[in-house]
Amino acid sequence: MLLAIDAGNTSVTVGLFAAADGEDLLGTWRLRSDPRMTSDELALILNGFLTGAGVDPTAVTGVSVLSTVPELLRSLRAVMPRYYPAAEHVILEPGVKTGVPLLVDNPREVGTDRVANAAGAFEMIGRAAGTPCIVVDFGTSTRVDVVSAKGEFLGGAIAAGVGSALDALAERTVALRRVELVPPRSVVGKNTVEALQSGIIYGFAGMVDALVSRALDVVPGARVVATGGVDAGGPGGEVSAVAAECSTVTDHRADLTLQGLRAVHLRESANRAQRQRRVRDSSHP
Ligand SMILES: Nc1ncnc2c1ncn2[C@@H]1O[C@H](COP(=O)(O)OP(=O)(O)O)[C@@H](O)[C@H]1O
Ligand SMILES: CC(C)(COP(=O)(O)O)[C@@H](O)C(=O)NCCC(=O)O
Ligand SMILES: [K+]
Repeated sequence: MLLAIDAGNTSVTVGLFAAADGEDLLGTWRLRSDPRMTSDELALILNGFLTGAGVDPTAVTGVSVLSTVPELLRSLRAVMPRYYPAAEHVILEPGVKTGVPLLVDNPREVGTDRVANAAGAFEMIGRAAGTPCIVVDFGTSTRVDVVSAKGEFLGGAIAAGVGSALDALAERTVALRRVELVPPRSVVGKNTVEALQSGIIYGFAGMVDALVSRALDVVPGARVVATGGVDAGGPGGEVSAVAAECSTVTDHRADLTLQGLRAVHLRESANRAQRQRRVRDSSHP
């Protein structure tokens, strides 16, 4: 079994795959992202998820991790040898041969969640379809990233996140507060809550459609895959209220980042096996 961990700025999403070479997810969980969390606290929660699902943590044979929060990455790095000593560990960080060429000015600055999304989009959709992909990820920020038909990361756009925009409005105004992200009765809201729902949901959907249609000029015929955008629960196939209003989105894959982590693990463990064979062959000519 492969444990995939995506530690973002708002949540840590965890997925348990039956095997590294298949897309079957046995379970997904989310926890609040807190940079102060220690490795022991993280391990306690992770093992709680596993045992709650009837899985013995020693059955985990692989762990694949990314974090866009350095403190959490440090803690997760410590979790792996101590709590999953028998598993093969892969951390998605600069220098790892992910199989995703990063065709940008400075590959080291690209968020590893964006790299995992690119790997996930290529493995789940682009490779079989033979098309480029545009990934729309609704997280703390909203990202619109472009993957070529060959699986290369071409770059993208980073805009405000839905929650970040709501928080900013609630913080900077007296009358506005956070609202539930459900579509209002009409785009013409009849009260404060509906007016905010309209502005956020249709406004963000419009922004995403505008970014995607410009990106489609660069990669015509691309599939447009939406992911993220849930406040609670696991990435179990829900479609965010905003993604549902985007007319350019062709596919919804709640598990895109986790599938990308799985693909990177598969690739990296093959790379390691090959390196070991080379070392063996050269020491026994
Ligand atoms: N219905 C929704 N549609 C789009 N985005 C949403 C919705 N609900 C929540 N979000 C966004 O998703 C963010 C949480 O996503 P998450 O995957 O936890 O972020 P991260 O990967 O950055 O940790 C929230 O802060 C908010 O911006
Ligand atoms: C843009 C991000 C903060 C998005 O992370 P998230 O919204 O999922 O928390 C993350 O991808 C990141 O830290 N990127 C580094 C800058 C870059 O990708 O160019
Ligand atoms: K920052």
